[in-house]
Amino acid sequence: MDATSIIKFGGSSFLNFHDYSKIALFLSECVRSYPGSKYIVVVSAMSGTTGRLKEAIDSIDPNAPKRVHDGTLATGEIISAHFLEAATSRLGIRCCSLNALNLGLKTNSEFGSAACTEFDLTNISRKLAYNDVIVVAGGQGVSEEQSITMLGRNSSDYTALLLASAVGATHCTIVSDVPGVMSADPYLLPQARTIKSIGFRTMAGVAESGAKVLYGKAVSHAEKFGIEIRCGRFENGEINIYTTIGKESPASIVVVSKAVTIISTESKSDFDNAFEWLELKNQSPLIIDNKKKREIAFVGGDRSSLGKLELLFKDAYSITDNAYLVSEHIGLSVIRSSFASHEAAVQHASLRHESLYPSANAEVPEWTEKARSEKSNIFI
Ligand SMILES: Nc1ncnc2c1ncn2[C@@H]1O[C@H](COP(=O)(O)OP(=O)(O)O)[C@@H](O)[C@H]1O
Ligand SMILES: N[C@@H](CC(=O)OP(=O)(O)O)C(=O)O
Repeated sequence: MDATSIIKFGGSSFLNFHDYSKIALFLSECVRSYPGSKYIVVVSAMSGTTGRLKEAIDSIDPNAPKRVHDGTLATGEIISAHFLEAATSRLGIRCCSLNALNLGLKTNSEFGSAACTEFDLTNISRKLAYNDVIVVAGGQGVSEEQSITMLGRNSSDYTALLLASAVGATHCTIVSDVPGVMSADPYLLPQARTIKSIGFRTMAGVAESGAKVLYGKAVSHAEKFGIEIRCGRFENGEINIYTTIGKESPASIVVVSKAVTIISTESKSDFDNAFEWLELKNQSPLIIDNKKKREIAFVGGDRSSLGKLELLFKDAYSITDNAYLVSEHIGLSVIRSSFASHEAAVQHASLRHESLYPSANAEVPEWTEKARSEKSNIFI
């Protein structure tokens, strides 16, 4: 396959329908400026949509099968991909969109966090021969039984990296609403600074701690295939790159994660069992440094996969839901602390950040609350 650019636009890029037209204009300019260039553009659902879809299905049946959940959530990205296809085609660019059903991304049946088993490029290669832009609905695949599966929440980055390795791309561009990977979430700590370059390992750790800016498995996949990740923001009709993820280079980042489940256990063997169980379930267990107890944190995954664990080892564990976790990454080393309230976690994170990046006399930019699309209510 010819050299093809892979670009992923997160849900934060789509707050209004007009945003599809802006990105389509950018793509049309790329195609016209570089004749013969091809673009695979992965999109997420409009910001806020996936959460609304989840609320909707939960309100219809809180015990709906995971297969039904995945089929419901995937529609957010499917619609988004069609919107961008429409906006791009309208500008006279040869464009089509693909989703779980025709993309060729085959997965196992672990709904909610499915693993890719094979990427069949037959259809995408055929479409690339006739189109200059292919828009792909992120975060989804299809199981052997032809059911739609989701790779995980916020996993569109992973789709982009899976595509990048499948087509042999050397780099992959991830577009979000922040100036790259920063020393902390700027919406929580406005004094956060952009990190210009960071290594795969450090970044994978930061993402696994719950920093939403990138999906952990996407970073590990990039490392495995040596694909450089370029993190940028769409500004004034073009993508400005702020952070490059590749070779290891020292960086310090403070991560605050909410909705964390903490599993506490007394014995080493119970601890090892729980750890193994979570890994087997394709989740990312995190060890908390606590001299008194052995604790594992579980961030942003599918809480229901813990149900069986609770049944199996119910006497061995105490489980706390909705905790907060602060992870301080200094290069490859990480220190984690858990908190009961958001305020306490942010205060701790702020102190840790200050010790890493003293902000005296530094100008602190303003970060208002993160925007969600008002249009996400059209879906339900
Ligand atoms: N270290 C960090 N650097 C930058 N952004 C971060 C960091 N930690 C968390 N974030 C959050 O990640 C968000 C980007 O991820 P997300 O909301 O999923 O955007 P997208 O929809 O573009 O994928 C930022 O808006 C910011 O709130
Ligand atoms: N919108 C989906 C998938 C996704 O990847 O979102 P984003 O790229 O906006 O983080 C979710 O919330 O799970």
